[in-house]
Amino acid sequence: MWKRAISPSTLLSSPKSSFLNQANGLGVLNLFGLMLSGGPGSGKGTQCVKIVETFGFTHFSAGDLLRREISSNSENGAVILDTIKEGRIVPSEVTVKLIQRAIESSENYKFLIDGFPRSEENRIAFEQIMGVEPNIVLFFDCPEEEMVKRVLSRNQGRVDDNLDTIKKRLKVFAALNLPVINYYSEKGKVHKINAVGTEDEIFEQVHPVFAAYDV
Ligand SMILES: Nc1ncnc2c1ncn2[C@@H]1O[C@H](COP(=O)(O)OP(=O)(O)OP(=O)(O)O)[C@@H](O)[C@H]1O
Ligand SMILES: O=c1ccn([C@@H]2O[C@H](COP(=O)(O)O)[C@@H](O)[C@H]2O)c(=O)[nH]1
Ligand SMILES: [Mg+2]
Repeated sequence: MWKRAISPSTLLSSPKSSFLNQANGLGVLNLFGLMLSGGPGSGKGTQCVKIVETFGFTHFSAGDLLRREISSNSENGAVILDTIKEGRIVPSEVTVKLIQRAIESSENYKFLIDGFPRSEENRIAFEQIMGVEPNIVLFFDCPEEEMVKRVLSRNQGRVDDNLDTIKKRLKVFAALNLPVINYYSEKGKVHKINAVGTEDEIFEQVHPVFAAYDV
């Protein structure tokens, strides 16, 4: 279970008090975390918009947090930019710190973590630093040629939306990300989504996963 210490004033005013851990009386809020995984262009971000609208989750895209670091000229910005251009994975401590900060500054108790963890090393670092693991993992299963087609027509000005980088990202995904899916599958946490179809058809598969949890 994800928990976060909160101040007594938040406790009193929080509409989320039904999620308080009454047992220790210390003001600990139970959080609900869901991770979305899938190759580049498999449609994670697109489905997150629908999940947020329908179920009131707060969405954190690890890629967006990293891109924000680049545009804010942070000390890690140049390294992050190079890494993204090359389709490689940013050091775990950098990404975990950004996710941690985002979660801790949010008032919500239910989160979508989109595009993370990318590797077993990411996963282990997250679980060690945060002391939690996801309640659910959604895996967007999409054929490579469909992912390439979508990324090349995304048109959002991303530095990694080019054929050369996509090829590298697909290799990294197969080598490093799939082991994470396997790890969570063995723990019974993975819901596999067939990511081919219209956005609404895909959401029809996603919807019942959330409806099954009382969050
Ligand atoms: N079901 C779909 N059918 C066709 N195109 C889609 C579908 N879902 C999303 N797209 C389009 O594909 C592109 C990639 O989608 P999206 O950005 O959601 O993928 P992603 O998994 O978040 O990718 P990345 O890991 O690169 O951030 C976008 O242009 C989006 O509009
Ligand atoms: O946890 C993460 C997430 C992302 N990256 C880097 O960013 C790009 C783009 O990520 P998207 O999720 O597709 O927006 C990705 O290829 C990595 O280079 C990362 O290192 N770690
Ligand atoms: Mg995305």
